[in-house]
Amino acid sequence: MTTETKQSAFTLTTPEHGVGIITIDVPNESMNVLKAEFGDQINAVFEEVEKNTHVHGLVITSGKDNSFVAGADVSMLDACQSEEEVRTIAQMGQQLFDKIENMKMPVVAAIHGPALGGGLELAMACHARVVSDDNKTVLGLPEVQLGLLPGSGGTQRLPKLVGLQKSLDMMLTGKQLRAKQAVKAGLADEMVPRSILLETAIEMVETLKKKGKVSKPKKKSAMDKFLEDTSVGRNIVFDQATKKVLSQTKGNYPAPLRIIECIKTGVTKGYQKGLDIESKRFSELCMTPESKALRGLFFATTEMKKENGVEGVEPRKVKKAGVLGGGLMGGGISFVTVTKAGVPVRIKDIAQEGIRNAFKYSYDILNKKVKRRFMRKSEMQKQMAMLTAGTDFVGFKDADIIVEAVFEDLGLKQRMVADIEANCNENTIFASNTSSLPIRKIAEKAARPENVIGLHYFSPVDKMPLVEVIATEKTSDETISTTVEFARRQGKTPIVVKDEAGFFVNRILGLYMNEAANVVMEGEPVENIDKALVKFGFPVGPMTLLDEVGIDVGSKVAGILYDAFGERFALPAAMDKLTKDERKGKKNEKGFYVYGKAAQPTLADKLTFKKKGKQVDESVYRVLGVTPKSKFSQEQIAERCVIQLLNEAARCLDDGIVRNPRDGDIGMIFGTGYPPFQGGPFRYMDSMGIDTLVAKLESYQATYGDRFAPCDLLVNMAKEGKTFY
Ligand SMILES: C[C@H](O)CC(=O)SCCNC(=O)CCNC(=O)[C@H](O)C(C)(C)COP(=O)(O)OP(=O)(O)OC[C@H]1O[C@@H](n2cnc3c(N)ncnc32)[C@H](O)[C@@H]1OP(=O)(O)O
Repeated sequence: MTTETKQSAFTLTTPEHGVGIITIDVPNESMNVLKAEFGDQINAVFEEVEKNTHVHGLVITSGKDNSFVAGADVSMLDACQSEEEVRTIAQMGQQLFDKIENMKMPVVAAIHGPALGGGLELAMACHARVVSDDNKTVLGLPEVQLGLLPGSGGTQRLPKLVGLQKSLDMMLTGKQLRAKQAVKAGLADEMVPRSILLETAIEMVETLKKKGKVSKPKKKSAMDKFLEDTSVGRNIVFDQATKKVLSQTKGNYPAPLRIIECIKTGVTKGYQKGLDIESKRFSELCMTPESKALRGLFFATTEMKKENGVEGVEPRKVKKAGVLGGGLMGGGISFVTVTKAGVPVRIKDIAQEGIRNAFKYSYDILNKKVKRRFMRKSEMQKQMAMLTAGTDFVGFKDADIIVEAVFEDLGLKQRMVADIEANCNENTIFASNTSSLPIRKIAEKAARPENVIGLHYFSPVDKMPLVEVIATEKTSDETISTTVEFARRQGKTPIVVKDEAGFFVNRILGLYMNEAANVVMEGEPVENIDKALVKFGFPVGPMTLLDEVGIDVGSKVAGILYDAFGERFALPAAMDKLTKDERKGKKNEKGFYVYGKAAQPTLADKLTFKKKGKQVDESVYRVLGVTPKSKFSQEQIAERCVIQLLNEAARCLDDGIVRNPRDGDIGMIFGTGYPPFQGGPFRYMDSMGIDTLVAKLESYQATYGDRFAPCDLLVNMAKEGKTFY
């Protein structure tokens, strides 16, 4: 006889075959998450199991369709007021998972959907794991992305299952493994179709009962044996990991070093000492401003997934898209439309070469995946078949949205609008990927301006998560919500911004880059400026970024911003000399840095194992007419450039360019790599104190002039003691 005991989030079923099934289904949550209040419930379930002499094994599974367990409830952690409170929660998890591991009967986790953070820690405490082969199934410890570490035994159990090196990689990056990768790594024992997940888990319990194990331990290479099973080897691994963390984080993120410390303690001093330090460091990290900011990012992005740009307006379903222009941007937009959104794309370019480029963009990325065995060849062929192209408008009639990625020329773009109106249907949306032209100008001659919108991607399109959606006064609400939904299906995070020069991201980035140029003009060496801003937390410095984007493109955008907003956007006059010198940056191997042959290591470098780092092209100083001489500290350089960015971000909010501080923070982090540990420019201004910021701006204004004058919003906020959040 099957009996059932329900304890809110946990249901115990005890079928006749004697393998009890604990189903987790947290009420009122769309995904399973672990909460402190479940402690008593789960203990009661285990007591029930122990009392039931009929039960000789257990399967833990989820009652949700879309998740195993997505981890500890981040909101619960966020609400904690003290380290003690957090530590109690972590220790509760540690004790519960120890209890599972120490059960006399075999316990198997049957995993379908994400098993992340505390969810994977729970699964790792079981004696075996079976995973569904579904795309939704992912396993990982992403706590580092929240500025935390796995706090309920994860730092101790993962290395035992997947080895020291792999576990460090997973915990330090937050990387998630798909089902197949999890089996390969030794994190899961078997992968099966979802339809037989539970059945397989029950069989595993029986196998464990008979044989004590379900899969053979992974074989290690001789090198891995040395690196993982000897203390000398392990020290090398820990030293390398520490060096890598320090060079990547520049000391801005406290969690990764704590993760290494916890693993090392477990390995050298034993499991219990490892758990002690794990719960201690977890609780300390939870109270840091870095973790608070990163948790803020999690809440913001989760919230944004539900918004579609205009409240209450349903988006139309996009079934087919068109892309105009097969260049780098057009190729990238086609790629994400086909591979992420699953929407077929018709590309139009005036030349066969453009078409070839667009196909090559998708082919190269997909082919790499096939070569690395992340994708089957048949899947690649299926996705490539969704891309078709031509030099005319054949196949455009039934497209729901057209994204234009042609040359930045107003006349040309206006002609494109007319062509689309003539060759598509009356509902087809015309989305322009311009980075600088006002959308209202592009829509000026449109017969159906309600269908015209801006959809600004960032390069490289397949990697950068942000898009700016730019509505004009005439754009219809349905066009906005359909475009937002389309971008989200492409895997992007869209923010809706106002139609002004530079929109949001490029406008504030422009002012920041201008200031970096001003610092160069005072003779500060190029590499010092880049190093200062990388230390501040940006992925690359402004001079490197300018070389990447193209100095010519940067100057063009600077001109547009100057025309729109006046003097504070004036670029130092000498920058013109770079354009006259045909210095365009990386694309023509002539910029602030050395590229091409000259950047390659010489034979002498190779013979002496000398690494050739990035080198400044010294001739740039001669062109600019300056003598390089370091006179500022890293902090001074970073503050001077960033303070301009902050002031302009506040001005954009005041002008309604972004709808709220949250969108502004997400825009800068996802669009430019603005340091995530600060939570974005608006959160950073709050943590600095608006009055402090205003005082700093006034002091810069006194030294460098009115481009630093604090904007009205900041001045008023400082007076009223207000914050953005
Ligand atoms: C002690 C431990 O070591 C500490 C921890 O476990 S810390 C937590 C570690 N876990 C994580 O970081 C995972 C966070 N979650 C995610 O990355 C993503 O939500 C996901 C990959 C699981 C799913 O993504 P996706 O399918 O796009 O769904 P998404 O919209 O993000 O989430 C669905 C719902 O689950 C909620 N959710 C998911 N994980 C959550 C978590 N760990 N805490 C609280 N809520 C969570 C979301 O808030 C959202 O709620 P809503 O429907 O009420 O808005």
